Amino acid sequence: MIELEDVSFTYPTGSEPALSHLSLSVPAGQVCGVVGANGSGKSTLAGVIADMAPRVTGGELTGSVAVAGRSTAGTAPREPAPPVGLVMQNPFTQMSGAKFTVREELAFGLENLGVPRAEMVRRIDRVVELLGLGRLTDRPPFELSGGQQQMVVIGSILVMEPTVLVLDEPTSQLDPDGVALVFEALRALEDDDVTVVLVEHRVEQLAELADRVVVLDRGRVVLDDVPRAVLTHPALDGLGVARTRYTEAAKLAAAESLWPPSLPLPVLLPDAAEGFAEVLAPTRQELP
Ligand SMILES: Nc1ncnc2c1ncn2[C@@H]1O[C@H](COP(=O)(O)OP(=O)(O)OP(=O)(O)O)[C@@H](O)[C@H]1O
Repeated sequence: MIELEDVSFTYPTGSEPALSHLSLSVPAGQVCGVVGANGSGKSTLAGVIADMAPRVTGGELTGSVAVAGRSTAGTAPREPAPPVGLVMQNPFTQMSGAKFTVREELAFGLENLGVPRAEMVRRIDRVVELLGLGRLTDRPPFELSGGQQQMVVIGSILVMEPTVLVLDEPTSQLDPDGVALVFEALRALEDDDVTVVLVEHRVEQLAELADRVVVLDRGRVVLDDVPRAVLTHPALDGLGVARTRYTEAAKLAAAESLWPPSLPLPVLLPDAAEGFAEVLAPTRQELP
């Protein structure tokens, strides 16, 4: 579904490549998280997959990019853009500003494409149901919270029925309630066929959601595995990627020989609880 092979990309004003000999293959339906330090190339990777770089940004791309059935090599411009949706940080900038209700906002892109009315209604109803937007459909989009707006942006992209959805730090400008709403929406996509690439520094939520996590460093993929393997990897410390609270707690415990050596480090609460329960079991028996 997404096949990047030996991709290097340099911005028009860049002296160094933002992506360097990067290869990445994401099968259909997978949720692939992308993490890495500032400037490691996450947004650039999102832009290449979403056909923004170099088509919109300019710059030089080498290697081959195949996304959602369309492929390119080199810098040749392509028409039309592939069916890839891109969700960015700030929902405010992605809404049309021209519509009075959420339902109208969801219809905006479809109207522009001249999608027949019955088909439009079918797609909007499906996405409203999928994302649980029912309560919001008659509300004015700009009166919603940031998290609700981001859900509407995700919805307005999903009604276009993309095969690939790229999200570049979609929660970075949201409060905790907004973050929860967006992750709820993304969880709803797990049963959908859409392939998701999610640039996200919230590792705990990523660990719960993603099938796989890729770590970038200076434009290269340096780690690529299931979330638990990546987020407990010893090399993570030097790559500007946070660990979850549970991994941090278990690492501290392990340093004091208080984590069962037979258990891998945890990433989420259930695994952490299991490990600490094992450590505490003898103590419990000693209690009166
Ligand atoms: N429009 C641009 N023009 C020139 N250089 C750019 C441009 N955008 C990004 N870069 C450079 O490309 C490299 C990768 O940047 P990118 O934004 O992809 O990293 P990132 O991992 O998304 O960083 P952050 O977490 O800070 O958003 C950096 O060195 C950055 O300075």
